[in-house]
Amino acid sequence: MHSQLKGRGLYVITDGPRPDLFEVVALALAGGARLLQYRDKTTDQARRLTEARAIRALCAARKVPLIVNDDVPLALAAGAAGVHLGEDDGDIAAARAVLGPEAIIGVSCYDSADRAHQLAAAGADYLAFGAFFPSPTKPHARRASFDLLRQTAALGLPRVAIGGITPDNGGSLIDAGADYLAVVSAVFGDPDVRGAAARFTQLFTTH
Ligand SMILES: Cc1ncc(COP(=O)(O)OP(=O)(O)O)c(N)n1
Ligand SMILES: Cc1ncsc1CCOP(=O)(O)O
Ligand SMILES: [Mg+2]
Repeated sequence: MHSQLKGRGLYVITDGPRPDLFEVVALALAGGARLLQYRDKTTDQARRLTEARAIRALCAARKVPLIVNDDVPLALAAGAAGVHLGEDDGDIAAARAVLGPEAIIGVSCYDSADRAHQLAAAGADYLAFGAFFPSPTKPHARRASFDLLRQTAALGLPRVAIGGITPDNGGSLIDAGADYLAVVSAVFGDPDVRGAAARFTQLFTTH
């Protein structure tokens, strides 16, 4: 188990370019987020690097690992703790060769226990499953069943649930075995970002 992934908690994922990005990231961290992913699907590399570096500093002040979505060179250049890789984002060995043995490499397993087994054997540091509920951010995301969390417990890696998670439905995923709840819209789409993050954080004390 990666030393920075031994806990449980809220994993917030940014929602693309926005003028108040740094403010909302700071509020999500103040609300107790335990992992933060910089996810920006644009191609403006200069802005992406500037933002990822600034967010890394915000995360460092709270001792929260920064994960960069999709982009291994950006993770390296920004000094991030790691990278998140989906099925189109390259393989774990290539990312590990660039980022080193201490990097957190998280992977999407979607709705597949087989993929989880394969990627655990290939050296993933966490396994993400979902979408568990209809996702406003990714409406066409594949759907996963709660059973998948129960089936993958024996792999011994942190399991992340994603997709349409809210403070109302998140507890059921924790009960099914999720270590982290990965959330975009229910935190960054809420007018009270800090309060929303705090409600998710509270779930981990009651479940
Ligand atoms: C924690 C977490 N889980 C899943 C994803 C989705 O990754 P991917 O399938 O590569 O899709 P994009 O996010 O790149 O659109 C994620 N980013 N984070
Ligand atoms: C990146 C991603 N992959 C599956 S669902 C999703 C988006 C999750 O966003 P939201 O929390 O708004 O449903
Ligand atoms: Mg991806």
